Amino acid sequence: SISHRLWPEIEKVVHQQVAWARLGLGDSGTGWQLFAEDGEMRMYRREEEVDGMVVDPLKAVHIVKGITGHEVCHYFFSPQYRYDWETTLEQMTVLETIADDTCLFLQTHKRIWPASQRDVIFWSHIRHLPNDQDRDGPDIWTVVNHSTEHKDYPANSGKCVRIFLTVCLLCQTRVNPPKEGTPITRDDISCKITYCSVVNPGGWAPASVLRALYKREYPKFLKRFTSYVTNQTKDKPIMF
Ligand SMILES: O=S(=O)(CCO)c1ccc(-c2ccc(C3CCCC3)c([C@@H]3C[C@@H]3c3ccccn3)c2)cc1
Repeated sequence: SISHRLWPEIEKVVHQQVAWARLGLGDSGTGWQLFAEDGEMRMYRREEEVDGMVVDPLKAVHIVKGITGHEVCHYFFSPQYRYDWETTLEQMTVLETIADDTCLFLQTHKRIWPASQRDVIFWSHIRHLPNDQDRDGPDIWTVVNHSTEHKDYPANSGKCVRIFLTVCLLCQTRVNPPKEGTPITRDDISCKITYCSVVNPGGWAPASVLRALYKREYPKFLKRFTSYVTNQTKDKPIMF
């Protein structure tokens, strides 16, 4: 709700992330390198380090048939499904339900050898940006996750290294209009998904280890998540 202390930051970060996600990858001069490809999914990263730590920005684009952007964002945002698709998750706590479209999460991720275990606190906000201005503009659904602090959970106070992240899942639904007068079915829809993330691993971890970890985990994560949404929605009415 707009009275919450985080609201100004949420507004700023959501608009910044939507603009960033909608930017193409530019020409090769922008340093984006394709590091994973699987069917319609393409994953790019830029090699960046801050204080000797790998903070490679990641941008993935995926086109999935038969689901909508609203459905993809619904299953990504809603806490009750997360253990079903987030395989590296060890513990998830909803610290605060700020509004029906905004939650505060504490997550601990499974320890991935040789890195030490990580935890993260982030606000998560789901937003529909309709294109009612110009009809042929994109109709966008998005979820933005952005790390924040919480007085009851100071960083690095337990066994976990606190990480920092900003994630934007941006979805645009495409409808191939069926024959005049026939209802739209899942065969007539597809969703273009752009997933952007910047993860600061907190404590130091070897660049080679982190890059190998990201190369393995991110493609698995996006394929598993989108397959999960396809399975969850296949026998349900379409959520536009
Ligand atoms: O999109 S989300 O908001 C979905 C909500 O869960 C999200 C995605 C990823 C992470 C994440 C947190 C920690 C770590 C590492 C860093 C050093 C040691 C553990 C990783 C590594 C990259 C690997 C990874 C990549 C993708 C998915 C899961 N694991 C990822 C957190 C949140």
